Parts: sequence; structure tokens; C-alpha cells
Amino acid sequence: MSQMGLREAQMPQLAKTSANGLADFEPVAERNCFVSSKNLVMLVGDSGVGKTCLLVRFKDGAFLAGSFISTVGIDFRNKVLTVDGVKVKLQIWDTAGQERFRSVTHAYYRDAHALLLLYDVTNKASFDNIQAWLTEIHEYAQQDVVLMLLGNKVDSAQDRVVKREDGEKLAKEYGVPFMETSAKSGLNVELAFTAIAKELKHRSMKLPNEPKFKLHDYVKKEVRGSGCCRS
Ligand SMILES: Nc1nc2c(ncn2[C@@H]2O[C@H](COP(=O)(O)OP(=O)(O)OP(=O)(O)O)[C@@H](O)[C@H]2O)c(=O)[nH]1
Repeated sequence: MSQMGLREAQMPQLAKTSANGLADFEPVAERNCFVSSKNLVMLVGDSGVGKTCLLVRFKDGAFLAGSFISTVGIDFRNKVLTVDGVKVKLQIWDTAGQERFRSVTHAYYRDAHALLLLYDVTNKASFDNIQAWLTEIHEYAQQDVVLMLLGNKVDSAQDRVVKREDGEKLAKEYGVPFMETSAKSGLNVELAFTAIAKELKHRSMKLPNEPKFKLHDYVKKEVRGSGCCRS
């Protein structure tokens, strides 16, 4: 990543903010806005799979083209989404995929309520590492964490080395919802975060008359294809 990456000197400060800062996300009576301590979404996956770009696409509707600057430690952004007429505020943490920051990432897993686990469809190793990421998630994250698998960079159809069916098969094996995305074109990016927001809202609000939201069904709204020509 990233224009918004942290310098290492900033990391202790952020760690402190995050550890104490959860109070900032306690439910508050903002008009028409569902702000909760239970809306922390974390992006994980190998370095270079596009976590920062996915977040920037979602937050700002832009694509970070050009040279690739790896995330240092962890960074976060907030975004308010309107879900079924209710505003839901997500705090999204962008983690560093590089091995040397893994212990930093481990420290944050336990606070995450949702995880978006990414691989890059043009990078087989990033797909092969998904099982190791799942093992790590199992070890460090909350048992009931909302999890979604994303195959990113589908706009690069000519460089694709991981077939859609392989992503689907792996996701099915682990019972995890799956989508293919492109941070470059924007394909399915909003949809992925909306699915997470809906699930978190549903879990937190527990409205007795609201029909149960089914994340697995919702991801079927995914637009298939490379998304190469959308932007
Ligand atoms: N074609 C294409 N390139 C992408 C896409 N997403 C990211 N990239 C490129 O992939 C490279 C890495 O993107 P980042 O978002 O910085 O990757 P990251 O997962 O945050 O990497 P770390 O910070 O090291 O963990 C950059 O050169 C991006 O421009 C995408 O959807 N399509």
C-alpha cells in the first residue's frame, strides 16, 4: 500500500488508540445511524493482493494506480453505509500482508467482528496461502467472526492463474462466502462490504421481526466477469 500507510514511528500510537478506542464505537444515539462497537472489519491476505486498494476503492471510489507501497503495521478508515434504510458505520482495518508484520496483525484479530480474506487471482502463491491464513484466523480471531473470501484483481483477465472454480471450491470446503472483486474497476467491492455490513447489523440489532439475513445467499448478487471495462 499506500498513501495512507503508517510510518513505523506512528504504530505504537495507533495500537494505543485501537486498544482504548473501542469505546468510540460503543452504540450511540446518532440519528438514523447505527454505530456499534461490533462493526470492526479487518482486511487480511498476502502482501500485494490489493487490500489497501480495495479499501480505497470502497472509501473514496478511486484506484491507487502506480507504484506499490506496502502497508506498515496497520491502518484504518471509517465508512458509513446505508443498509436497508439504516446507516451502519464500519471501522475498517487494513493490515500489512508482509510476514514481518504478522505479530502486529495477530494482536488485532481478537477485536475484529468481520474479516475479508483476500487473494490475488493473478498470483497462485497468494491463493495457496489461504489455508495458512484460515489456520491463523482460527487460532486468533473470535469464533463467530464473519468471514468472506475474496479473489481480487479479476480485471486482469489475461494474467489470471487462479480459476474462479478453484476459489469457489476452497470457499465451499471451509463454508465461507466467496466473491471475485476488482479494486481497479470496482467490481463487487461495494457489494462485499455491504454484505458484511448487513450481517453485522443483523447480528447486533437482533430485530425480532426482521427475517434472518443470509450472507451466503446475498453474495449470489455478485456480478461475474472481469469487470475490465467499468472504469
Ligand atoms: N489490476 C489490478 N491491480 C490491483 C488491484 N488491486 C490492487 N492492485 C495493485 O496491486 C498492488 C498491490 O496493491 P495493495 O492494495 O497495495 O496491496 P496490499 O494487499 O495492501 O499489500 P500490503 O500492504 O503489502 O499488504 C498495487 O500495485 C495495486 O495497484 C486490482 O483489483 N486490479
